[in-house]
Amino acid sequence: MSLGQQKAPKAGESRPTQPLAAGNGEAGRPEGQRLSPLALLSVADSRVMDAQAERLSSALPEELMQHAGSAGAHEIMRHYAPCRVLVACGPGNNGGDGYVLARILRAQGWRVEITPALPPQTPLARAMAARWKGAVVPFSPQAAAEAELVVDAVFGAGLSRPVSPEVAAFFAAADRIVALDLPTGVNGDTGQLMGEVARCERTVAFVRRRPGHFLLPGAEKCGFTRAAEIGMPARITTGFPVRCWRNEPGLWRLPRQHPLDNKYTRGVVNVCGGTVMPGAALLATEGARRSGCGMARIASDPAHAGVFRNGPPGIIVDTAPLAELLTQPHRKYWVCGPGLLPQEAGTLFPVLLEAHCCVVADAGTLDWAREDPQKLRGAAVLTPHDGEFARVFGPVGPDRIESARKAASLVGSVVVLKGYTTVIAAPDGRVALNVHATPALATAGSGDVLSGTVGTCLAAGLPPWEAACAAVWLHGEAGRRAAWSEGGWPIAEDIVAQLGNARGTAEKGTDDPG
Ligand SMILES: NC(=O)C1=CN([C@@H]2O[C@H](COP(=O)(O)OP(=O)(O)OC[C@H]3O[C@@H](n4cnc5c(N)ncnc54)[C@H](O)[C@@H]3O)[C@@H](O)[C@H]2O)[C@@H](O)CC1
Ligand SMILES: Nc1ncnc2c1ncn2[C@@H]1O[C@H](COP(=O)(O)OP(=O)(O)O)[C@@H](O)[C@H]1O
Ligand SMILES: [K+]
Repeated sequence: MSLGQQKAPKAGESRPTQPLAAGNGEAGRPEGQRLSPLALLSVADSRVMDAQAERLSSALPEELMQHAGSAGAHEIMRHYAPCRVLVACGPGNNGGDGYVLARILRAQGWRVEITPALPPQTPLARAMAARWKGAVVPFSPQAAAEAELVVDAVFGAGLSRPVSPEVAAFFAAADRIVALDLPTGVNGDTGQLMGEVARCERTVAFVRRRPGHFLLPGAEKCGFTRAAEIGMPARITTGFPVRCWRNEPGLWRLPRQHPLDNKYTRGVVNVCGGTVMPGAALLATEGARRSGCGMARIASDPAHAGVFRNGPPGIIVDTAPLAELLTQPHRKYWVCGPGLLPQEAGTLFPVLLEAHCCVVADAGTLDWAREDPQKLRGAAVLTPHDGEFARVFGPVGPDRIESARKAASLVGSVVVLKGYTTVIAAPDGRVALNVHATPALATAGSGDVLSGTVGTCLAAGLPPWEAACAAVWLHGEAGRRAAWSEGGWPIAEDIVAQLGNARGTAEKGTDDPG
């Protein structure tokens, strides 16, 4: 990029970032924006879209079902050699999709049978069932066991109660299953299992995927998931008020390097150093530096500063009293919590808030706010794992998204609920789900690295939700790279070492089309 193309930052101020986008710019301002490939549709979202489609044209719902069934059939033709297929159909429109799929596969010369788990009930499912001219076999585990491939078109978005033992036994007997919309029994919004659920090889979602495809335990039942376009009109999808996205680089954009950058324009991250676990603060500081801030500093009391001074040479250690430090420039962004005792956090954190700093609250600060979440009000980002979340807000419920959303709205901060699927919730209800990670991240100090990375993304000028999303993705990418280079077993320092590569990868964007 030439210098003329981008306004240079003034020394001492962060370069303004591109307007941030939840998938092509729709976060918080959905009007007129096309539906992001990263959008995740709740069951309620699909119902609204379906109702709008029906209002638009009475022929449209049937067209959508034709496309959905066709998408399922093509997914099977793409990934399986012709074989004996048994399509299990439920009473609703998920079943309707199944009848369409069966008809298309049969027309292609495949050997296809239908087995109705329940008779078709919706008008569309009835109409599609009436067009089926092939074999119908009784719904039994034996039929499932004899098929080479079973298609699960029993329940999708309309699942409203636990699946019966008969339905569970049917799928348990199947060898290979491809599901339409959702594996029967997986709740599309929460990923919770409603009854026994079999593991599918593939799941074809319609329009966009659902939160339940990414949340455990349902995520493990879905196999490979893909969203198929089914011709939902742009008049409906454009500006559709989605509130949940998959966390990938299209959701946010970190600033690129600029010829006029200096270390201050890149952002300065300050970390509170404690007295008993200095390693945690050092890891947070290193996480901040390696993820691309211009400078990272540790604030320590003079008696304990030695251990920080003996740390990596690029870290600056400050020993002045916090109140005095806060009068100096470049003291806006803070990570407060890694390695802090609750009482230490209790003396530092309120001072940072009083000075209107932008604070990432983790570890010791979360422990200090045990059973009193309002103590955290004013923090930009909270980064609890499930245990810390439970101590502050009460146990994480079966609806992980709802738990994080409520907590975020309660304290007015972005909540990063860490785990296999990290939920990043904004106080305004926006939620991103991150599965761009690896269980290899479950190693001591990994969370400290993340909090430092959040500090960098904030100091780079990203708003808190986008900063948290970006940091969680960078941390996940670094964890994957570290796992690869360490035989699957990295330690926190290995994650730190990969953050620069992760940031470079984020700049290139994701190759995951959704
Ligand atoms: N916009 C979209 O996403 C589109 C969705 N389509 C399909 O439509 C489906 C949704 O259709 P429906 O709303 O009819 O829902 P479903 O087909 O998932 O099933 C709902 C029916 O099953 C019954 N039911 C729910 N749980 C049960 C249980 N545990 N035991 C026994 N009966 C149970 C309900 O009472 C209702 O009769 C989607 O999953 C998808 O496959 C497609 O047809 C095309 C468009
Ligand atoms: N099973 C898992 N799959 C993916 N990521 C995980 C898994 N377990 C933990 N992580 C990630 O590892 C990090 C651990 O953070 P935390 O528990 O706070 O560690 P620490 O306190 O030791 O620094 C979080 O980012 C979390 O999302
Ligand atoms: K299904």
